[in-house]
Amino acid sequence: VPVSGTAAAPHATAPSLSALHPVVELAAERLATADLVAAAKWGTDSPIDDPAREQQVLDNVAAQAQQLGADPDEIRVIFRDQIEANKIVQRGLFQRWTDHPDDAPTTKPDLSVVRQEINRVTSALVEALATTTDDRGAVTCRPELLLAALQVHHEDHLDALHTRALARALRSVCGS
Ligand SMILES: O=C(O)C(=O)C[C@]1(C(=O)O)C=C[C@@H](O)C=C1
Repeated sequence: VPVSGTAAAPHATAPSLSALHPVVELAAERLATADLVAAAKWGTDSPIDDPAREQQVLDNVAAQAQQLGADPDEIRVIFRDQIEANKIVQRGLFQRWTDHPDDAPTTKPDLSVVRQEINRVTSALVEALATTTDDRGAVTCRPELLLAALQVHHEDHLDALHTRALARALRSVCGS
């Protein structure tokens, strides 16, 4: 039996991926931006909660969903979860950096640049959600989602904080 994966072809011997793998991968990618957002806000007056920006994100995803023929309300609900999950990571990091100041970031990314990255991942995630509408409505959605989450957890080496946030982010993917 070959040892699974090499640097050149990491997925050569990996099992086939769930249809929902791209959704989970992009949700994890969006959560990875929370580290940058937290670093941008740490030590500034910018609060973790920014209701105006949240409204903008939700309105944008609803409009994009409409264009793609997906249900805007369903996409909105899923993105409320993405935002909550993002805040779980930001709060967790603020707590960590308060408790262990040596772990606090020493460089401060520009929040507006980080938000451009968030917009890019957000848009890709809406597309992935729109193309998996049938999978997300199927009775197999929950086991497929769990499988994909286990794969992404493994591939991305997620820590406890990001794993907890990912579970929060995926809450409504199969409906509520
Ligand atoms: O853009 C920010 O300031 C973020 O913290 C990111 C984000 C999001 O997930 O899109 C999360 C929390 C804020 O309330 C607004 C938006």
